[in-house]
This record gives sequence, structure tokens and C-alpha cells, in this order.
Amino acid sequence: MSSYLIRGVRVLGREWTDLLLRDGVVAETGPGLDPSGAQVIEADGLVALPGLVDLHTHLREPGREDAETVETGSRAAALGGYTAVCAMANTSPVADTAGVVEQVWRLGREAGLVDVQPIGAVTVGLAGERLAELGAMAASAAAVRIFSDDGFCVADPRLMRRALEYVKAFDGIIAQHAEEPRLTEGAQMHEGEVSTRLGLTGWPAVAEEAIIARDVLLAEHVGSRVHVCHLSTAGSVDIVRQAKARGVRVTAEVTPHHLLLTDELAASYDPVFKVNPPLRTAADVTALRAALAEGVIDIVATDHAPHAVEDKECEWAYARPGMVGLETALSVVLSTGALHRDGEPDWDLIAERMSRAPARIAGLAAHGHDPAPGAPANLTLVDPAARRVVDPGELASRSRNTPYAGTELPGRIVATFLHGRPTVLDGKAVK
Ligand SMILES: NC(=O)N[C@@H](CC(=O)O)C(=O)O
Ligand SMILES: [Zn+2]
Ligand SMILES: [Zn+2]
Repeated sequence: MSSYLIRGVRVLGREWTDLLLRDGVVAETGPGLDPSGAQVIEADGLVALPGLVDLHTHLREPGREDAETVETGSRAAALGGYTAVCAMANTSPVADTAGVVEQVWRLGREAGLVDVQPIGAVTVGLAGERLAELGAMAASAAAVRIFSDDGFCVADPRLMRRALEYVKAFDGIIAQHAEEPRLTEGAQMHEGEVSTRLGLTGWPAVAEEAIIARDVLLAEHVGSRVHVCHLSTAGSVDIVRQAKARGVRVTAEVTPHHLLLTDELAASYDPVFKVNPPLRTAADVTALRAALAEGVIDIVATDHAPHAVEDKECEWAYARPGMVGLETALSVVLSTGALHRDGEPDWDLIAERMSRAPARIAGLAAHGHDPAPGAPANLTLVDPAARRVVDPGELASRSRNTPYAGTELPGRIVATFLHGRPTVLDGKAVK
């Protein structure tokens, strides 16, 4: 296996150093390392981060390979600086058996661009009626630890309680898509002033908050772990803050788009802005940014949700909700300033929210390590000074549904290394 010398990089924005990657690990660090035998990568001006980890990715395979495959989604992830992604279970067939999660896991290994960790469904067919084979998925080669019916809420409290109890045996997590379905029937966007003006049926904040409140109580009652997917309202932040203060084992994620975009964008009637949960108000965005910085929200997760053209380029009411996000996530987070300190990116905090904490939550032992001697060589190099205009046609994702077309964003991923091998060099996918 070849070795790589990354020359003159600032690890987490700190002092300049060289990094020697060999045999899948960071072999040596320090200024002026001997480059002989290694491929040299000049990293003047670049920042090294632990490879980003996405706890919430939709890869669409099996079933909707026209929208994304494990391979195309993995390439998009690598280009976004990711070295691991957790693949959501709402595929077709649903990832609710050992067979399907093993298939996704194997496809991830074959693509070899990021580590793909399958998430298993909580209920058979995401139907919310009976528990899927959680134990068999946990015991499979895919070693599933996170279970989610994402796309749907596990609305039945008794089923949610049993799922939480079941996964305790192997320290698993239930990741909840918090949406009380009776409160969102026919919903098209956030319920508020803008939905009233546009005459669209609203998705009220309380539909999310009611489920989160219930679930933290259930997790507390049974002593199990719950993770809140794509938390989107100021009220949800308060509930999670209170639960954490009581010692409830709850973690939460926010998406880049909920940190930047608001419900005003629905006035364009452009379905690219249709997403679940919906874009909220500016006040919610402000609360989410503060909660992420504070740590009430543990991580950024993309909820990368690729959709085929016919599912997005249609009337708002018929469009599927969801946005692609892997290739723009870090740039969007940088653009919000949510993880800045004194006007500059706080790279240590960015590493915490986008790599270490998600790796810890998901139990991905090879990820989330700062580049230091002996650490697995899963890392990414960022050019913080670069800016780019997002061109949907240039995305590696098979789908084009980015809300940032034509938007100039800061930061560029220059290189990504997975287990010591480059998956991205000079901003381009290696394979
Ligand atoms: N976020 C979305 O709007 N859509 C997701 C499902 C989900 O995350 O709930 C999808 O699978 O397309
Ligand atoms: Zn969801
Ligand atoms: Zn999702």
C-alpha cells in the first residue's frame, strides 16, 4: 500500500505540520518529515479534520437506483469530506431484515469510498405495526446499532417503548423521525404566517415537539437511548435541553438546511425547498444555531435525500420532500457561522459536531479521531479560503435536488482519505 505525506497542513486549524499516512494509519506527524517513498500532497493553507461522519443519509439502494446508489451516494459523501455514512432504512425493499442490511453493507464495501453503516428499520416495512427483526440485524455482518423508521414516525407509544427496551441489550439506539401524523395530515410546509399567506396546509411545530417530549419520557422510563432526527424547532431545543439536564440518554441532530433556510422560500413554490420536517422560521434557525454551538444539539447530519427529476420537478403538492446535502454540508455549516468563534471557524468544534460526536453516537470506532500518530487515517483536507458557486450539474450524486443551485458558499474539500487511501484528490473523486 502506498504512503502519503501531507505537507504543511494545519490540523484542526492549529500550527503547521506534516502528516505521514502509511498502512491505513497516521504513522507520523511533525514538521519536515522525510518524504522519501511517499506521495507528497502539498497542503499549504489547508485544514485537516477527522473524516466527517453522517448519521443520516438516504442512499436509495435497493429500489430507487435511478435516484442514488450506494456507490454514487458514497462518492458524493467522499467529495463532501465524509469517511462514514449511516444509510437510512427506507429503501425498497425496506432494510428491515438481516439480508437487506447485509446487502447495503456489502455494496458499501464494494464501492470503497466511505464506510457505509446500515441503519435498520424499527418496524416491518416501516408500517408502524410490529417490530422488525432488530436482534437479527444487530447480530448480522452489518452489526446494526441504530434503528429508525425515518420517513415515518414510530407513532405508537407502546411500540416505541418496546423498541427502546429491545435495543438496550446491545446498547442500540432508536432514531426517531418526530412527526405526530395526526397533526400533519395533508401538510405541505411549516404552519405559520407564510403558510396562511400562501394557503398551504401547515405542519405545526407541535407535531414534532409532542413526539420528542413523549420519546424522552419513554427513554427515561426504560433507561434507553433515543436519537432525535432532523430537529427543527426552537421548542424542540427546549425539550431536549431539559431532558439532558435530567440525565435522559437523548442525542439530537440538525441538518445544514435547517441551519440556513427558512419557510419564506416556500413562496417560490419551487419544490426544491420542500423537505420534511419543513423549513421553519428565522427564529427557529437562530435557536438551532445556538443549540448546536452549545451542544444541546449534538451533531450536524445531512438527511441527504436524493430524488429523481419526476419526483421533484412537478407541482409543490405532488413533489417528494427532501434535498441532497452531502456535497454542500460543510460549506453550508461554515456559511451560517454557527460554529465560528471570534469570526473564524472553530475547527475543533466543527470536528466535534460533524465527526467525533456522530462517530461516538453510532459506535464507529475507526472514525472521529483527530489526525495523530496511530489514529486510523480517516481524514479530510479543507480549503477554508476557497469559495464556489454550487452547480447541480457538477454534483456526484445521481440526483440534482439541491436548494443551493447558483449560491456561492465558502470552503472546499480538497482531499479525503479513507483508511489511508485517497478517495478525493484535488477536489475530484479518485474513482
Ligand atoms: N427528509 C425528507 O424530506 N425526506 C426523506 C425522509 C425523511 O428524512 O424523513 C426521504 O427519504 O426522502
Ligand atoms: Zn425524517
Ligand atoms: Zn431522512
